Amino acid sequence: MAQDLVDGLLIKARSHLPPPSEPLGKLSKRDRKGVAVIKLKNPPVNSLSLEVLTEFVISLEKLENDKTFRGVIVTSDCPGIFSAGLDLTEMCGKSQAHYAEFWRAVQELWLRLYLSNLVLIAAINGVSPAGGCLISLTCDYRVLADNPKYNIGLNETLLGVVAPSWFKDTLVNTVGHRTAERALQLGLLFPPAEALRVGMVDQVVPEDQVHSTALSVMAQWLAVPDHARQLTKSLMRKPTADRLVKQRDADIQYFLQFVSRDSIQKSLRMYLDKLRQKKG
Ligand SMILES: CCCC/C=C/CC(=O)SCCNC(=O)CCNC(=O)[C@H](O)C(C)(C)COP(=O)(O)OP(=O)(O)OC[C@H]1O[C@@H](n2cnc3c(N)ncnc32)[C@H](O)[C@@H]1OP(=O)(O)O
Repeated sequence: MAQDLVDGLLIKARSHLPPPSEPLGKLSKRDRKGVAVIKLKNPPVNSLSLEVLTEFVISLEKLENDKTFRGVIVTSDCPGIFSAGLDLTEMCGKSQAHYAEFWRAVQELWLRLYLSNLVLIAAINGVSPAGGCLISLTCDYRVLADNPKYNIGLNETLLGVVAPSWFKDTLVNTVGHRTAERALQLGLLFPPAEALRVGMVDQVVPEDQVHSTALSVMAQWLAVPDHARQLTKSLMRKPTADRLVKQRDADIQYFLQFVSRDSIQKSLRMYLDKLRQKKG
């Protein structure tokens, strides 16, 4: 039976056994062995708080160290929302020490995901702005549910903030320079067909097939010998990751200065207020 690696916390990682209702397609039991599922679970919108970021890193570390796992499907437990991105309340009205701790956790998660030896497949079953999009971009393959509400992209400029250079690098490495430049400047959130067209996701499938498709894709990636695939992944990604590793502290200092500016605090507060007022 499924084994909880993180018990009762915000993120559930478990050895994968799909529920009987899901079609297994061509997957044999052996294909499914060694595949974990990390389900983001921080209702209502799966915002990436310091706690979620920390739990995510711990879950990944456990999976990396447990040699029975070779692949992870990253998905959401919140209906219609993959992740609302970084928790804006962590970046508003807090102390410098808090900002520093938060940003280090964001960096740590990105580095862990981006350089993971595991095969990471994003099963994107909801809207995915900013940090939510970033998480999916760190994966090796993205499957997005075909729902016009499920926009995906790095929309930071629309909040009046700037996506850090390593967010930008991750996007450039996925969609190319020109598409990334336009998407970043305009803060574009792409609906599924557009996201597929520009290469932000690899596949768009009916909502009820996201998980089974992710499993089929996983089987294909796991058919490649680990050592060759892992070294190739490192070849492709390490230069990008190294740019952050070499200047992590400077990147934190830059974030502290940036986020502490009155103008940025004002922009973030206004954006949060807008979100809150939407309901009223
Ligand atoms: C300073 C440099 C840093 C640069 C890097 C930034 C990267 C980021 O990730 S910034 C975050 C960007 N995220 C967004 O722009 C998404 C904002 N959220 C939404 O667009 C919507 O909430 C949604 C489409 C994800 C979901 O819409 P839905 O109608 O279902 O829910 P809401 O009523 O809007 O939200 C419910 C609840 O959650 C609060 N909330 C939403 N997103 C965030 C967030 N990212 N951080 C913190 N809180 C968030 C929202 O205010 C509502 O709160 P209340 O229930 O208290 O009103």
